[in-house]
Amino acid sequence: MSSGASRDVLGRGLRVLGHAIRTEPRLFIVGAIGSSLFGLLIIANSYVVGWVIGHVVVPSFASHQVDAGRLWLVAAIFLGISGLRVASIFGRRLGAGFMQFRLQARYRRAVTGRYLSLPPAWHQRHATGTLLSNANSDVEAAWGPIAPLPFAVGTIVMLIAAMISLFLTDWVLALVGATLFPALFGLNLVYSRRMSPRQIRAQQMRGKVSAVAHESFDGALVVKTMGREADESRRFGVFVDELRDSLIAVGRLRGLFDPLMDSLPSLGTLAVLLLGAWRLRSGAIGVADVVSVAFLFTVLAFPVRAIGWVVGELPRSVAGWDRVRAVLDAEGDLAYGDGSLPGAGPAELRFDQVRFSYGEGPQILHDVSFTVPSGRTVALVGATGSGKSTIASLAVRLVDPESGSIGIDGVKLPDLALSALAGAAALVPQVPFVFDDTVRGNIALDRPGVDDDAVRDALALAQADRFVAGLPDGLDTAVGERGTSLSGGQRQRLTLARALAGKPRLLVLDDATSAVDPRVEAAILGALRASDARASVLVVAYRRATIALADQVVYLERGRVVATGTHAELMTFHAGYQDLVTAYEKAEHQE
Ligand SMILES: Nc1ncnc2c1ncn2[C@@H]1O[C@H](COP(=O)(O)OP(=O)(O)OP(=O)(O)O)[C@@H](O)[C@H]1O
Repeated sequence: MSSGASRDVLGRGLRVLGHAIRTEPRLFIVGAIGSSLFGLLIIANSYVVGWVIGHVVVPSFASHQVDAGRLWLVAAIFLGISGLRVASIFGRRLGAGFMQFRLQARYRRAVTGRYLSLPPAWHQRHATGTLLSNANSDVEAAWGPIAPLPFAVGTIVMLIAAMISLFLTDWVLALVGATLFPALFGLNLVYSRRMSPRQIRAQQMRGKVSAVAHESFDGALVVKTMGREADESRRFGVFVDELRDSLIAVGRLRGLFDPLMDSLPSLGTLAVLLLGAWRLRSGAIGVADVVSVAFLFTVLAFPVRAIGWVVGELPRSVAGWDRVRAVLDAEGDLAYGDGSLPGAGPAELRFDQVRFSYGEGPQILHDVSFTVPSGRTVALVGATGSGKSTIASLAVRLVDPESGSIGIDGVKLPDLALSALAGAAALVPQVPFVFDDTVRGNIALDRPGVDDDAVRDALALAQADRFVAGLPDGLDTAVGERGTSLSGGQRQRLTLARALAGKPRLLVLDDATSAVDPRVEAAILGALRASDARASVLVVAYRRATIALADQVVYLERGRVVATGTHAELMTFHAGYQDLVTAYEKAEHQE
């Protein structure tokens, strides 16, 4: 790394620390005052030790008598200093600890808050393991230097006070300090420059290991059934080895630096003893002065290390902070209006000349127009990849179209407030997601107004009431992580019940009942049509029986609406539709 780049890391690291101090000023002040007091007490202690040697111990040797009064005074002073040191360490640790953990909690909340508000397109570009690492180890890395920061600030105060006291004691001994202290700073800077690329690499590898581990766990079933355990272990092992090597590189440098940092003050002590003996002989200073300064240099080593800890952590902090900031500054949020949807009952959904592509990719939807009239069920039918799921995502505004408009009851989706949209429209996705909670918790999601009666009604509509009644604890049954204790069809019905419990006015089912028996699927759609709380339904359907239940069919080919009408009409007039639905039917019979 060039010296310019390392200066940049140092400057940026100091700016990150400045941000931390501005965020938690009171805790920083508590820690810094505690630490400064600690540093001043170290100096005071050195001078008391020198004074005791010079004015109590040496005279006692000379006179063969001990001045008991003075001894008691010395004991009282040492006790006082020790008491104050306990208080100062307490203040320093309290301030630093609270500051560090509060910052970590604040930024963990901020990062996960951003995850929830960023659009699906952003999530598709970022591996889940990386997101975990951003919210966890990157936040920890960013605030790593906070733990020793107040100590380092107090150490700087201590070094300034030490320089003043040294010059007041003797200018020759002060020169040793004037040489040693800048050398300690210089060593710290060299350390930071060398450490920077190693720390950044280690932090990147932590993120990589987390991402690969997450993918391995997620795909555990595939790995096992395909007999790829050894290959997957090898793939993971490569990253683990790289992380190990990068951490060893960090440790090796630290191992070299720590003894150097320890030895410099010892060399200072040696210089003080040699120069002090000469100054003592010439009568310029007394025994007390030499002992005080020598003792000061021996106790300096430990606090000065705090500066090294902060400086050494800065590169990792900058690397973590950059990754955290990348999440916090990510763009692409959908802007919401403040519109509401007046009225009640089933809502009308209208797509008007909608075009859409994913990022810079090819156009997926071409001038798609159709309407789901209020209270009606419309089936979206089309070959795989024709754009059905994309339309489902657009209908509940997970993404916005490139051009054209989508509206509910005449209000364009971007004009609606988030709460108005979430209250009116619900999507049940292809792949159901079940939280590690009870059946009740999964359906109610703590939404106001979703009481047990609403949960039971929703379960009945989703044809899930009977299987839930058969669970060991009914609504209180815990379903396990991702609903592992349930079958695929049961998970789908729970997810459907969750959507229904919010009494949506528009329900979008994206192949949401694929794992459910066809008769149960027909019963679900039948119940939805008969229910008092009827919603308009847009359903992505593959089964002939389901399609036939819809009031209308919108038939898609390669992102274009090529026909709309009833199932009977399309079967009569559209050869492509006829072929597709007949193929679905054949496949069903073969199952
Ligand atoms: N996140 C994405 N990024 C880029 N392209 C995508 C993304 N999601 C879908 N596509 C592409 O958009 C097209 C339409 O996909 P979509 O999932 O909407 O089709 P579908 O009709 O629902 O398919 P299926 O019946 O197989 O679920 C496909 O060509 C697909 O490759």
